[in-house]
Amino acid sequence: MIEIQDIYKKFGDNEVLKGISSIFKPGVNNLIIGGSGSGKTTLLKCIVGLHEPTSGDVLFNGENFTDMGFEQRVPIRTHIGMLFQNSALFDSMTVEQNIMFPLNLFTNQSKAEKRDRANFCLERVNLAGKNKLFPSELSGGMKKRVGIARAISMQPKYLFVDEPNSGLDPVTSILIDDLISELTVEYNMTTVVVTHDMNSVMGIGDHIVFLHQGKKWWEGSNKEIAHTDNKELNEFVFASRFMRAAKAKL
Ligand SMILES: Nc1ncnc2c1ncn2[C@@H]1O[C@H](COP(=O)(O)OP(=O)(O)OP(=O)(O)O)[C@@H](O)[C@H]1O
Repeated sequence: MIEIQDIYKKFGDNEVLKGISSIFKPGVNNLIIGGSGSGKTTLLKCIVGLHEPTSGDVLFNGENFTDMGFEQRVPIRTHIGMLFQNSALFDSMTVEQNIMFPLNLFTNQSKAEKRDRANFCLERVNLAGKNKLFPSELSGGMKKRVGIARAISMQPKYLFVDEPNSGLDPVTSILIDDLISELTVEYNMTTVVVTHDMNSVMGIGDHIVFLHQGKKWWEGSNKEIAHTDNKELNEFVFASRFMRAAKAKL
């Protein structure tokens, strides 16, 4: 479980996050949504420690991550899997080498153990046998799946994903959402996903935090979203004619 308490983040005079609190539970899909520039990625980076919040606390299973120094954070970091935009694969490494990268860095496993784990993760994302390919030989959806395989290679307790559907067709997007959702349940991970994708919101949004002007404007589930009278949330989620028509039928 991750608890964020009253997170503020300023860049110079620009106060991007203005007192955000929430609880992200394990085994469910936690989504952060909001318009462009509302602070979603900044919040995700504050949670994982890529940005330091100006004030406020982030607790990983009750441990105050924000108060910790670099060394103290290492044990928690080894339980974090991340999939950021563009999959961030190393172009000069094969698929297998990419997946083994965190294992080389953080474990003392033998080469055979690491290869077994890479094979297991590749099978889990339906890419068995693609070990020797390079990222340049993969489609966008395959790169995301390799990114997910790498993110789960260390059996993380926490998974952070920024825009998993960017650049993907609608069918592949749903496959990626389903994969994230299945793995979240299977490993009982605390998963936090930043997304603009309304299919994801409606499809897997067990717990949704909607940011607006740097504040938590609304929080609830995909079932509740259809019936909310929150004006800004409605304008955001039901911006398209298709989504408005779909809502009318609910
Ligand atoms: N490293 C940084 N230095 C200065 N300003 C930043 C930095 N990172 C983000 N910002 C500012 O913070 C604000 C929120 O950016 P952020 O990327 O968190 O928004 P977002 O909701 O993820 O947007 P998008 O949906 O477009 O990706 C923007 O005004 C941005 O310019």
